Amino acid sequence: MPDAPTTSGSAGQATLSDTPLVVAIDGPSGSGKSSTARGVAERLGLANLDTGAMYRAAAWLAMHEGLDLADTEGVARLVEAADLRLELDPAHQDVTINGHDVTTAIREPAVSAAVSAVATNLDVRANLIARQRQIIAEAPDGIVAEGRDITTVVAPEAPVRVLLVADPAARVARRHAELGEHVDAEAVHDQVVRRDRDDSTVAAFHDAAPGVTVLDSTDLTLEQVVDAICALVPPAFDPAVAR
Ligand SMILES: Nc1ncnc2c1ncn2[C@@H]1O[C@H](COP(=O)(O)OP(=O)(O)OP(=O)(O)O)[C@@H](O)[C@H]1O
Ligand SMILES: Nc1ccn([C@H]2C[C@H](O)[C@@H](COP(=O)(O)O)O2)c(=O)n1
Repeated sequence: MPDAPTTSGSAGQATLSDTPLVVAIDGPSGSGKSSTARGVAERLGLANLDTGAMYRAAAWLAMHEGLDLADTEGVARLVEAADLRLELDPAHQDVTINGHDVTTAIREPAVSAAVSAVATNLDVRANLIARQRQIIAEAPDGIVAEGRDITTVVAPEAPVRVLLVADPAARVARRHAELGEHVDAEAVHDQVVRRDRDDSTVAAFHDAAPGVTVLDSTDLTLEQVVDAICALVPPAFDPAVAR
């Protein structure tokens, strides 16, 4: 975790921070975190960490190895030993685990349906949170990290912290449009509403922690959401402003 930003320069003059910018985005399923984080990272030239992809890769590996996901100790041991690699370029978000390229496989419905069982495993969470903190601390040019507990647990000191929300009906409709109208409503409901219910037992992403900006994307375009988050960046981190 980078230290709090420090600035130097004569009084009254904004100068650049000595520490890289961290933008933390949390929110429920379908609120637009991944799309928004990618857009902000591209706009500001930052790396992009999709922490949900880490939980998905962990779930994929446990299923691939034939583990019972209810075997919390066995799953945690597997994840702790796993070689998990993520590309942080917002345009290339490839994910490999133990040498398997799982970039596409982790988006399959079977993984979406099972991932909460792994994300609610507290030993798995402890391991992945430590990895996430290390990735953020080592991002030389700053990073946008999104998930469910980035603003509260992984990077509570981030200079920009946003809870991205949207009406449940909008979130379900977005997910349905993404998956295709051939997917039945029950499966979409499971991916959004049931998953949020399970995931919220271990991460608080329905209410904003103190200091976290709530942004409702229900009636905003993706570009408007990206604009709103970029506007929260303190001048000391914005090369165009800090001179
Ligand atoms: N502001 C927006 N307006 C309309 N559609 C949006 C907006 N933001 C995102 N979307 C669309 O909604 C869908 C869900 O977005 P996205 O995957 O970014 O959400 P998410 O919060 O990361 O979800 P999850 O946590 O389940 O992965 C995508 O199809 C995306 O293109
Ligand atoms: N920081 C995080 C990120 C994700 N999760 C859980 C929530 C989901 O069930 C799963 C996959 O996330 P998605 O790709 O849908 O955003 O991982 C979490 O608990 N904490």
